[in-house]
Amino acid sequence: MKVLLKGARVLDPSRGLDGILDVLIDGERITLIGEDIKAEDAKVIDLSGLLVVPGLVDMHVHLRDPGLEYKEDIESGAKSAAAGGFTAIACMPNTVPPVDNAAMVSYIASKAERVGLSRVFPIGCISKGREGRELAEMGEMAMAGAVAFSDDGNCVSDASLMRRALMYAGDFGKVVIDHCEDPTLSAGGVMNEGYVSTLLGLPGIPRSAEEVMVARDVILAKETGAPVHIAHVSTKGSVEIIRRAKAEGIPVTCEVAPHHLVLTEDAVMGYNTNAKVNPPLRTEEDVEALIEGLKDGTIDAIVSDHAPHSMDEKDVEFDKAAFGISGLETSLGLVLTFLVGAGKLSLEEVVEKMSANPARILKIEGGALKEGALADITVIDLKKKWAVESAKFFSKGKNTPFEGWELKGKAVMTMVGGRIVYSEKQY
Ligand SMILES: NC(=O)N[C@@H](CC(=O)O)C(=O)O
Repeated sequence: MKVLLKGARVLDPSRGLDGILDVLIDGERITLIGEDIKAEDAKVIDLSGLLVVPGLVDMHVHLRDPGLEYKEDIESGAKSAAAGGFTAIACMPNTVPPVDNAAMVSYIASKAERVGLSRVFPIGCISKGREGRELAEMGEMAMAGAVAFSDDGNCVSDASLMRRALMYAGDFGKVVIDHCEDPTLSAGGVMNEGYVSTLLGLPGIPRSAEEVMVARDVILAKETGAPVHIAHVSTKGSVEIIRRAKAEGIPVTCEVAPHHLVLTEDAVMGYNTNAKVNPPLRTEEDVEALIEGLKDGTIDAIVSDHAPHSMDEKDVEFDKAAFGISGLETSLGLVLTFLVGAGKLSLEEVVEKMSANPARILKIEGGALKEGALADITVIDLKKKWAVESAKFFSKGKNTPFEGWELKGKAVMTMVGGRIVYSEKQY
């Protein structure tokens, strides 16, 4: 089956490609990109006025399956990803039970394949049971298809365990993703420690809780030579540590979530539990440093940290509410509106950080539009104005602090291996 995408602006910053071009797809791969391609036997899809980019990759998503399917399952999560413009996502192992063995990695991969929407790449636990005591069977999980290792939701507090995790994972060619949070510093905290936490009388999480662990991980990556990826960076200090480490040639990469780029701790005012997230929303100074970090290449990737929860877990007192934001369906729109639209990042930078860079960090195929590449493609309408309506999310998680926000720019079609897995129009 051949498909010809006609007349879109085709942008692939990884190859310096940008122009009104046609893309010919045969089966699951791109066979030709060029001007005015003719293919009599192809189904033609007119995409004039739209933007075609390499399929977006979200390397930090919580799918809650197995065990917490009332929050999300692989099917609802993959639908949400496709609707958000993501052709591939990597899912965190903090399920019940946690994904700490090969059988569970296979379960996720095979269920996702059956669902057949966005590609789902499982991330395995660093430690057995995510308990931070004993290393999980990383080799077996890697063989079963785990693309990375993380105890996300928990930090690996034991430095010696983290050091061994880096060495083992490095031997298997996999990256360790660390949720940096020193539990002795964050204990009991429910939001950023600062003016607003004082005003609201809520226990705070200081920036040092994150930065101490970022510094430790950088030191361990330097010593072992094994790559470490810092999850959801939220503070100016973390950006500075990672910037210095990169300048020294230490193999560290990192990511940031849209909510840390467009919101501050002020969003918590009124005890808004939809703005309760880990790491917590910080201050304007941090937001500026994060954007600067994206601009100068310190921050490699933008991820949603999609953390769906049920309304029951949010509709409670602030200190009892679950941490997390349902982010897959707002991620791209927020970035296009508040970073590209506001002139803070270029479209090219965004596409790199939401496609080629995460694909490279996870060593998965993707992130490029070229002959022979997988036909994983995101079609974006940069002019489309829309309002966030959580009731319409494909995700079961309606927990968003962006309800009613007016955004400009949206994925209108998502194609995985040449198949349309989401489209706002019938073709
Ligand atoms: N990011 C969040 O606020 N929540 C995450 C886990 C975590 O990183 O705390 C979740 O799984 O809900």
